[in-house]
Amino acid sequence: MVQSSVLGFPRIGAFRELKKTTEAYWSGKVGKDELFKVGKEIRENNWKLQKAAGVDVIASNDFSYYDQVLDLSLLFNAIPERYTKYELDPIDTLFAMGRGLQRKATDSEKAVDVTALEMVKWFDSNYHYVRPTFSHSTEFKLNGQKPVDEYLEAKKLGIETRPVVVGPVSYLFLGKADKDSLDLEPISLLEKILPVYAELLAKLSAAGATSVQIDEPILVLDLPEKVQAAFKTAYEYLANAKNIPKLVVASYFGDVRPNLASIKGLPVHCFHFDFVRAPEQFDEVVAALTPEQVLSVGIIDGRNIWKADFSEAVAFVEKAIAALGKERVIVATSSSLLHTPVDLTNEKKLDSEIKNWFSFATQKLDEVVVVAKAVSGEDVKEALSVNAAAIKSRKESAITNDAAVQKKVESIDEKLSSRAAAFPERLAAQKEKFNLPLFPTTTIGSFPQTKDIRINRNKFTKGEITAEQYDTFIKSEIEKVVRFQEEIGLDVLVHGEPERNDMVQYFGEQLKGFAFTTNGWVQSYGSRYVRPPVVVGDVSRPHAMSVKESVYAQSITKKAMKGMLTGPITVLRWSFPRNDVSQKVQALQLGLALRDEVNDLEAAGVEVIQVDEPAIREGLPLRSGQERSDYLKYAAESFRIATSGVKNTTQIHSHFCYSDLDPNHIKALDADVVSIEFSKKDDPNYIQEFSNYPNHIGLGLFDIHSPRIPSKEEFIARIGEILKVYPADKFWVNPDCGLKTRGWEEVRASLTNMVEAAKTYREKYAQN
Ligand code: MET
Ligand SMILES: [Zn+2]
Repeated sequence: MVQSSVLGFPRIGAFRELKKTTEAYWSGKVGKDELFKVGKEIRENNWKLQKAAGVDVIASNDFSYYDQVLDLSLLFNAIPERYTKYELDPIDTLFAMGRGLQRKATDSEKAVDVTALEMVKWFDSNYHYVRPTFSHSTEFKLNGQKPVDEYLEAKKLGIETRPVVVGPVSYLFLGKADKDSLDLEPISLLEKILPVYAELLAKLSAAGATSVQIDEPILVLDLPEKVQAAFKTAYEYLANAKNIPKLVVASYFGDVRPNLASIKGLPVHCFHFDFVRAPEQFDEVVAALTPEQVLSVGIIDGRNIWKADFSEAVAFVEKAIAALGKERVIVATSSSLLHTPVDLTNEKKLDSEIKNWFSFATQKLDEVVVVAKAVSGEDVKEALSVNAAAIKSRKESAITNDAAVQKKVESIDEKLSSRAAAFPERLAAQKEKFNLPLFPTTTIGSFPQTKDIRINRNKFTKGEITAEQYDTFIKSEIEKVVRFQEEIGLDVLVHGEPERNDMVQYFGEQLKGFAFTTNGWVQSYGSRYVRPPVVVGDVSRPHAMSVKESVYAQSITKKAMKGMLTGPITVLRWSFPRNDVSQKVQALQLGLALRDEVNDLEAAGVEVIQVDEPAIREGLPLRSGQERSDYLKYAAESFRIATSGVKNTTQIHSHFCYSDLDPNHIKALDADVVSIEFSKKDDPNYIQEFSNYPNHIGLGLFDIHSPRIPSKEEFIARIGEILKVYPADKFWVNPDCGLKTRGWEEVRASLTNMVEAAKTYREKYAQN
């Protein structure tokens, strides 16, 4: 019998139970007992669910109250001194590292004030992990035994599990040196950390675990030589350690071939690779296995919500069996199912035709099991034929196929993606038209999404107020925002985006080709979950999406008003994309749909238009090479398709955030003005890189994630710093990102100081 295996299951609960309890714990409404009780319930439910589905290899230690990488930092005692000094309970230390902690002193507790560790994207997913942060004083040791406890917890239920931990090479490589130890190279800590891994593995073995899944996802990245060499050191050490379980080294989200030489022949029992993402690596990885090694074939997609095509999956696994024999093959999910929503059966509003194409984490359990049974020769005819019908229905559906859109994509040519004139000529035309001062001030789009706004939106969705009433409300919000901006003297205004629930969902809901879930939550970080829309078919724009609000906003002011749209790559990246059509084609379709919107805005008199692309960096393929350059090309092309149909006098803006942006990646977008998140970037070399950027840039001047209000003097100092390397005549003044999560008080104070600082520089430069 070929075994089935699941690399990890979502830990948020089917109805976001973990979020509710964790946030209640943070606000002091429930205690640790309640938090731990809910955590335990979720873990037990997940194991029982998998057991009932017939999964053979079930993961434990895939649960986390915040982040699995952060759990390891706590477990291995990689805790910077600024957190240990408060002597908090382990769970509170964990949360303090994950999200910072500010607490006044009470009779029983000391005051605490500590910021969070850095949080970064987990490979190319929208999950964020907390970066391990090491210093010369880091002393690894086992600090608790979470993986052992959770293994035993499952065992008590009669469920045998395979504990999972991030492996030593990935754990170190994904970390960084702390401020006080900048010369420290994390990978140099390998020898120090290996004994602690060995100790943990021995404990797991003593508890009864026969095998352990060690994740080494960095195998899909471009790795420095030192890091490549670390695999041999690490796994030979662990294999020689006493009393350790069998090791299953797992990698996912890409192709491991460029690093294959570093893992070939390692003394481990099994390798897991992702054949959904990179089926082309099959022959080479099979050839690299030793005669005893087992291959875990990741064939059920852990990153998307589409039903697997059983006939294809079965054929693929059979190929592996033909090469290795049944005993050496495991059928598995491509990665942990953490990146998929929990259970499709909770979707009550989804169109039944579309619902029949989807598979969430719970459904994927059955998929792994069916494929394993099919290749073992068990009778699963019924399941295979039901699946074949669903796959066929999707392929042939009128929802997925729109001949007119497909034809439009085919006829895209150079002309459709270039502006009428080059930037210098446009700049001259726009100067004359808008007559903006030096250091023009603007914001990124959203203003505070107040409780009042959410209440009214809810009432409207529920039908408690009419469309007309809601419209009047939105107009009054827009007017408030416009008057405010005029009052404090901003130059290019925005309407504030009060009508938008979310910058992707709002457009997705109006475009043809999208579907929405009501409960399809996926963890993004900590207690923040997102509910990505799904691209189900060819995308087009049946009607204008943002024109009404922007036109109204422009009609009540003489100043320039920015129309505000979300760009093709961002809509695509923050949705579940189709897997039957390339992402390039989906991006181009979105570009075409947005082009209609941009042109309509211009025709209606909105002559500054911003198309946001904050996700452009995260979409970048993990490795350099052809795939990356292709991506950058179509990302730019789809943006230009959206924005190049306008007159030279119309000013196109774009915006980027949440990333270390490389200016070279955005040149080809040819936007007239871009604004980027920048307030935490201190490296003068990095600023310098932007001064070579040909068009105009607003380098974000304050952090919108923090309630802190920078003073006018701070703004002046920061602008002065940047002006040392960045030319004044290209300099726009703006915050890092939209202001929707902030309160009005802070927004008023921060923006006022920002505008005053810009005026100071204007006067200074006028005198010169
Ligand atoms: C994550 S980027 C956000 C851009 C959007 N226009 C806003 O201001 O909220
Ligand atoms: Zn932003």
